[in-house]
Amino acid sequence: MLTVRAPATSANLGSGFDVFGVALERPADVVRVSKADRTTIEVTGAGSQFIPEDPDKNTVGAVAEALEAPAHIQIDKGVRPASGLGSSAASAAAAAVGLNELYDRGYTREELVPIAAKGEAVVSGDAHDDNVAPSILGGFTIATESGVRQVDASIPLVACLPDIVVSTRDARRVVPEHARVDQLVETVGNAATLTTGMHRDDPGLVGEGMHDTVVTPARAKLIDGYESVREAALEAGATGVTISGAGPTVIAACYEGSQRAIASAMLDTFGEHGVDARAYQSRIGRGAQIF
Ligand SMILES: Nc1ncnc2c1ncn2[C@@H]1O[C@H](COP(=O)(O)OP(=O)(O)O)[C@@H](O)[C@H]1O
Ligand SMILES: N[C@@H](CCOP(=O)(O)O)C(=O)O
Repeated sequence: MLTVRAPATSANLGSGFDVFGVALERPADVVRVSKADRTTIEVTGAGSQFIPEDPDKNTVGAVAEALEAPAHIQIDKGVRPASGLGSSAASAAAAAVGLNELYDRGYTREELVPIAAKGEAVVSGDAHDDNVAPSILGGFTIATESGVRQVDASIPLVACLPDIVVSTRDARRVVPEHARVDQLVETVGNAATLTTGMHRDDPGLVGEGMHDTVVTPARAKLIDGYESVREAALEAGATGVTISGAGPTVIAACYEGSQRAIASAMLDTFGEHGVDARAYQSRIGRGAQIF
């Protein structure tokens, strides 16, 4: 048997829709894999009652099939499903890393990214890499058609998860089909600023580059209190605030030492809107680890 811990991730970061992602230090899924004649799945932990154990419907089933690595897979969920924190991707990433090792398949971490993304296709309809890439590789990742680039960065973050369910599938339906050229120009500028910030480990540039006027405003409507929570986090010292993945988690970048005040401001503001929430004070962290 082999145990893997794969972290939650935050995709998009505002200006990098379907491209950018970061690994968080916490929360994480813990997945145990042992060889078997056919794949069986057992799920416990956060939101496990909403997660299918049928290998055709769970992200890890598709990964086991792609690696031709049948196994008994126990998933202990630390990342709640439909959170915007790459819950389904964390399990897929852990399974890819674990089964590759268990069956000695010899794939590199980079090669495991598209394999883990096959799991994402099971739940969201298309195989996007922006959550599985950081969960496997750690740091900040840029996932494009030509592959994945990774930057080790260590920006402090606060991820505030409200007690609202937004499925990625539903949140993809509200994404605008068109953008104006001036919005394209602004997005390119912001994405480049954010990438420079990651290379320099500069929370100011990362926060500035998180601004987005195309996808985020459309999705904000699905999150009660989003605008007020965003403003409260900025007042408490965040350098940038946006929706994490498809939501409902709201993610803030900041300088070291201000996570606590920002977390508290975000929780209070969700509370004022009658929404319970929890906050993870985190940083950009490492990828999946085998124990
Ligand atoms: N191993 C898994 N972990 C979490 N969710 C899973 C898993 N396998 C399948 N799912 C399904 O994926 C959906 C959640 O995925 P999604 O909406 O993308 O949320 P998240 O962004 O948190 O991953 C739920 O319908 C859930 O039942
Ligand atoms: N790029 C995707 C990312 C979805 O992330 P999740 O954590 O909400 O699954 C999107 O924005 O739809």
